[in-house]
Amino acid sequence: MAELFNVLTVDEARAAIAAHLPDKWPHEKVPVLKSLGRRLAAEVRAVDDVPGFDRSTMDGFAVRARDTYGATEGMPAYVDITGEIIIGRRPEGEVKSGQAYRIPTGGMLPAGADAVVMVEYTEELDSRTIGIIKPVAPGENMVRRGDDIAAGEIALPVGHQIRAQDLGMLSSIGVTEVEVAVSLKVGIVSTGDELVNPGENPLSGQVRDINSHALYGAIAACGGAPRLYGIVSDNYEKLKDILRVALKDNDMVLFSGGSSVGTRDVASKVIDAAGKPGVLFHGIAISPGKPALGAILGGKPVFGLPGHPASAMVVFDLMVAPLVRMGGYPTGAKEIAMEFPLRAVITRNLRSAAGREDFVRVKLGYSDGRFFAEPVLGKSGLISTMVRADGLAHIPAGKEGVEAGEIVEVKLF
Ligand SMILES: Nc1nc2c(c(=O)[nH]1)N[C@H]1C(S)=C(S)[C@@H](COP(=O)(O)OP(=O)(O)OC[C@H]3O[C@@H](n4cnc5c(N)ncnc54)[C@H](O)[C@@H]3O)O[C@H]1N2
Ligand code: MOO
Repeated sequence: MAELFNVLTVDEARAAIAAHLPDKWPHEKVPVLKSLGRRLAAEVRAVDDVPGFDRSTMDGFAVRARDTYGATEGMPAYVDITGEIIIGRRPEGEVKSGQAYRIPTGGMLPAGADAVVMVEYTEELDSRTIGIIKPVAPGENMVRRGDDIAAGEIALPVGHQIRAQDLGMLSSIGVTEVEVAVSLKVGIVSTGDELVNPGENPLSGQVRDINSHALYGAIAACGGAPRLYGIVSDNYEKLKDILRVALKDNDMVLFSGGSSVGTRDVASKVIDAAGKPGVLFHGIAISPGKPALGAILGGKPVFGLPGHPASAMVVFDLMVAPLVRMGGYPTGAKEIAMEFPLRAVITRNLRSAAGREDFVRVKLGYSDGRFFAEPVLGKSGLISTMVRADGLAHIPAGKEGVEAGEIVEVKLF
């Protein structure tokens, strides 16, 4: 039997591709309201302090904290009301010892004051004097200038995916446009003489093309721009032509099918002959998805995904999704930990070959404060196994399986 060559671990396969990725993917400037979900192509720094002044967080009285020390209900600290802060305006004058300014939530602290006493902890003797019945420490019930973010600080780092709260931060520092990565264009080619389009009725021996649409959805779900190149028969010249067109139009190309070792599996030969450095690996020590191949042609990643639909989607998840979503593979400890964020109890014994990582399709349940991962049985040729599953449980290469009751890490779909 022909052997797959150069079988790598997932990490090695990622490193092989990563070594050739561009430093910077295409990027563009967009108004902030169009940036939700996009990745920053450049860091954003604050140019001013936010807030730009010491600001009260409560309705009450701006005071010198020291004047309130020792105040109790039985023995209040008495201070004179010598001013009133109007919200949105710069205060006049100064709070001196024994004095207080009336201040609303959000008002600017007057000079001299270093804390705010909440109105609830004061008693008004007359319109000019209050008794404070609880002491405050300096800085209490207020935020200081630059507490939210100080001038020169990084507000959002490069590569960050913009969320709702980030739009708020950008507003606070006066940023109305940001530089974001352009959605990566990904071409999809399904290979196989047995495939027909979803709208057609398959004859005996034929099947409808599942992977084109499943991969289209997977790319779009990662923020990419998918483009279908249809079904191409297992023919060297035809595959070569479509690869040339798809490479020209896109930042990345996915082939599905024809990645294994059968006599008609010409995809790897076509890809390897199409440019330098060509195929970087053919075979990953995983299940499902072992026959996957990865290449770089003219600086662009090209992947040959296995034809079995669940295998194609698992390899997509491991090798392609991080590129489309974040332009590269997880590197920081937090990013890596977040790839398989959920810990769940596996409900069955599963066997796995030593030296191979398994990604088991699982359905999640929840009871008694714990998640349970129920393996979805069925071969990787069955798309229904992916539909029934909520995610992939990881069995690391060092283990020869897991026993029911063990904790597994799960990547959610
Ligand atoms: N003797 C061996 N045979 C196989 C091996 C092996 O190691 N030795 N590996 C198996 C594994 S694992 C997988 S996965 C598949 C990978 O096959 P290919 O990537 O070469 O893909 P095909 O042979 O073209 O197709 C496999 C299977 O999937 C169906 N298919 C293909 N494309 C689509 C599509 N777009 N939509 C729906 N179904 C598709 C195809 O009809 C085949 O049934 O190889 C194993 N064989
Ligand atoms: O590993 Mo294949 O990729 O089982 O179906």
